[in-house]
Amino acid sequence: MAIKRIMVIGAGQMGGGIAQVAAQTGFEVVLNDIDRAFIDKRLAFIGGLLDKNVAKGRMTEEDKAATLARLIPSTDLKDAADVDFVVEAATENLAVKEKIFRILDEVARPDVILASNTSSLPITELAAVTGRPELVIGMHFMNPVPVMKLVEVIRGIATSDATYATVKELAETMGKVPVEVNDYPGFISNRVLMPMINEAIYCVYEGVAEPEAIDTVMKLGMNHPMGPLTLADFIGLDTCLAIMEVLYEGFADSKYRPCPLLRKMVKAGWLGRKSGKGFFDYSS
Ligand SMILES: CC(=O)CC(=O)SCCNC(=O)CCNC(=O)[C@H](O)C(C)(C)COP(=O)(O)OP(=O)(O)OC[C@H]1O[C@@H](n2cnc3c(N)ncnc32)[C@H](O)[C@@H]1OP(=O)(O)O
Ligand SMILES: NC(=O)C1=CN([C@@H]2O[C@H](COP(=O)(O)OP(=O)(O)OC[C@H]3O[C@@H](n4cnc5c(N)ncnc54)[C@H](O)[C@@H]3O)[C@@H](O)[C@H]2O)C=CC1
Repeated sequence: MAIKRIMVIGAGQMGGGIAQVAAQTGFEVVLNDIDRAFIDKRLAFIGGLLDKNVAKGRMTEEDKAATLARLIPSTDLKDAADVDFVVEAATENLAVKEKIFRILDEVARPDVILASNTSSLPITELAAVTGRPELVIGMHFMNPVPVMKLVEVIRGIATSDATYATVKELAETMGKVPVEVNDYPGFISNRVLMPMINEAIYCVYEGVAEPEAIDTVMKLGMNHPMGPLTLADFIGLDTCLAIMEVLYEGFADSKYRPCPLLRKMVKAGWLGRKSGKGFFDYSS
């Protein structure tokens, strides 16, 4: 079955990026969130990025208008009845995602693949709440989606070869490079990245150095494009904590314990760039 119409669930930074890239590569995109205001805000942000592409001569005004016209807002998961593929990018919370997958399983056509952009939650568990586990898979884009080439394609225990092949091809059509990964906590990307970020937070917690100094060491010393604390703010501290919890519980190993400072900041609502405050200040 040819994929023409894709539903993206969650119009946050990741869902917005996935929707933008899918629309730019010719797919019709139903962009779903719980509140129309979140979708409108994201569409305005996407419009701004496309304006920049036009100004830089990478895209014509016509292409921009056609891309925006392919983005269809939705606040009802029942709109999944009318799509060929779903990728869920809602908040990193197993209960939230399980609820969405149960509804999607009832509403979407029985042949439709249900993918999740989860950073770390078990694909196998999401698949198990549906009656189509062979059609459930991880499609993990990196942030910011329009810039980053990688997509981790995560096979749950029951994911079929045909589902894997379809998602690999879809990622390539969207201009990305897919990498095949089996379903274990944090997959590859966040199993390797997040303990480094957590360790940088421990360096702040233990007074080893100021956040600026820690980031400077990693940027100038290791050529990372962003220091780990700037990157944590960029990802979202709530998402970083959720990923550390999955690693900690999933491996039952104390080496993955989330730093208490990370917990404290999330409890305070200091979520990084998206809330205006994290390790650095973004209020101005
Ligand atoms: C948590 C997970 O599950 C997995 C993850 O995603 S982990 C996070 C992975 N991502 C990273 O590690 C990102 C590391 N940082 C970087 O690569 C770079 O700092 C960056 C690409 C984000 C910004 O690059 P920069 O050179 O410092 O800044 P800047 O020149 O402003 O931006 C470069 C380009 O990125 C684009 N960009 C930056 N932020 C963007 C955003 N939020 N959305 C879309 N595009 C964005 C800019 O528009 C710019 O595009 P053009 O070249 O077309 O103008
Ligand atoms: N932030 C990052 O760098 C990355 C995040 N991810 C994953 O992508 C997913 C989304 O993350 P972000 O976009 O960063 O979060 P975000 O906080 O920017 O956006 C999440 C969006 O999901 C919406 N949402 C929550 N419950 C919903 C529901 N029941 N139905 C529809 N929409 C719902 C929220 O209203 C919000 O707009 C998470 O699973 C996260 O782990 C994956 C790669 C990178």
